[in-house]
Amino acid sequence: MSRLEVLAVASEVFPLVKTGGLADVVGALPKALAREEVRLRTLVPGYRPVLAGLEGRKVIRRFDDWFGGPAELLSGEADGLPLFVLDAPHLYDRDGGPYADAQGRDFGDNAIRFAALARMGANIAQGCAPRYRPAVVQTHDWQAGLTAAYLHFDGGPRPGVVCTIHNLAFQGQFDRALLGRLGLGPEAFTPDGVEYYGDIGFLKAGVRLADRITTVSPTYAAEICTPQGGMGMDGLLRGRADRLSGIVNGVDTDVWDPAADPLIAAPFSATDLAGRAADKAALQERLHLDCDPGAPLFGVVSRLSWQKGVDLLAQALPTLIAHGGQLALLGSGDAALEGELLHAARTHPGRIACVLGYDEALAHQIQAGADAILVPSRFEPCGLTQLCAMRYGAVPVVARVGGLADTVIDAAPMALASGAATGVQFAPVEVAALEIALRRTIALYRDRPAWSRLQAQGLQTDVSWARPAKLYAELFADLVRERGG
Ligand SMILES: Nc1ncnc2c1ncn2[C@@H]1O[C@H](COP(=O)(O)OP(=O)(O)O[C@H]2O[C@H](CO)[C@@H](O)[C@H](O)[C@H]2O)[C@@H](O)[C@H]1O
Repeated sequence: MSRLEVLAVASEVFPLVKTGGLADVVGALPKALAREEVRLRTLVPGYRPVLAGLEGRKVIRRFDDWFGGPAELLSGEADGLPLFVLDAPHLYDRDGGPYADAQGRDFGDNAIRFAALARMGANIAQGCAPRYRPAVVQTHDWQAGLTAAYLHFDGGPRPGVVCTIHNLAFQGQFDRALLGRLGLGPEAFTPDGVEYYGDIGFLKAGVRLADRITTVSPTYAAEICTPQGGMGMDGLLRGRADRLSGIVNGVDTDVWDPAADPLIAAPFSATDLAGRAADKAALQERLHLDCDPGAPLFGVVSRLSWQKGVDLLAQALPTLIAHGGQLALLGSGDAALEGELLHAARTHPGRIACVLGYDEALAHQIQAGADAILVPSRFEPCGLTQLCAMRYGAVPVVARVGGLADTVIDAAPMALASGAATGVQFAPVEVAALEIALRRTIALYRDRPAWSRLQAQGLQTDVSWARPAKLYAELFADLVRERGG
């Protein structure tokens, strides 16, 4: 089998720049796909941490004016990942995060910043990097969506294009007046092009013009074809349903390895969970929770947004407390919700701890020390924290939506008796159902044999990238065959 060359275009990549699960996936896929004879090289924007982490930096091309300023296309590596980097200081050399300033306000020129990235993706796909001709381009989320449009409207030979949706809630919708500045002609502004409800739709362009569309679980792939889950794009997605598929994410089992995790207090493994008690104690101590080994300790690691349903959890906290539970929450996002959670922590000292902010080490410590990980999302394309939970012997308690429905097997009596169950699911995604799930989980926790079975089954579940990587490799190979490659 000869190696298949794939160019990924993405706005985040772990470990250099991450605001959420997108970065984890973009960072883990190249390693996983290398085992499947697919060579994935990723184009990312030259944000400060990306340039600082780039090794073996080489300038491939220079541009005097790339969307309003000079730019360079660089190649190099970071943490073993082969990268292309678009170094355009006028677009990416800024304080703040990848999308917003230090105060959390979206940059006003995000349309230009990510059109510049997508245009470079298209140029590389067309051969602008010497001796590099990818057979497939994989674009991640709206930030890379226009790549498909540039390739389509340029005409001429092009690789196959796969548009991967990690979250349909973020669509990249911008004023039509920008069309010319994005380098697109009026012919592109049609329903079969980039037009989207009278604006320009970056993700829409990808969904309309890519050869294949993937998302990160089969259930989410089905949900986004419905008016309830389609966020305005369901009609288009239904029309392209034969091109759409869902591949469940994995987790990087080197980064998430409880037996060799330098960030946790005590290592443990699937066959010897003894260290978990020390991890629980260390977590309780670090977060000033009562040092009670018998209290069921729930953990949450999440962006705090409507999607994640943490507001429902805030309302269900009296139930959690009344049944003897504790909560360790790490998250950041919605300011009102942050305030509500801090208030709950002040009201229940020793029982509820909330850390606001982004903290990779604490995320690992919560996975290792919590008894259960809560994911009460209103929608969830895949979700990674429930997968990490299974790998770390924490029992996932999840809303029955999207990838959560696909990855956790509910502890219904038969599933528990047969040893198949790995966690607790609840539906509908409402406070009352969440409260029932909390009570069920605490009852299961107090039934030690049942709890051990849940933990053991989760620990045995393969949450690695091995299977998903095979599915991506098949999809890429299939696309190349279809295009006569
Ligand atoms: N405050 C914090 N501190 C430290 N770490 C934190 C953190 N908040 C979140 N994280 C970490 O960020 C990642 C979040 O990934 P998720 O998949 O759960 O959600 P996200 O909605 O960002 O991703 C979107 O893309 C991914 C990838 O496809 C889909 O799984 C998902 O459903 C979709 O919404 C996890 O690795 C988690 O540990």
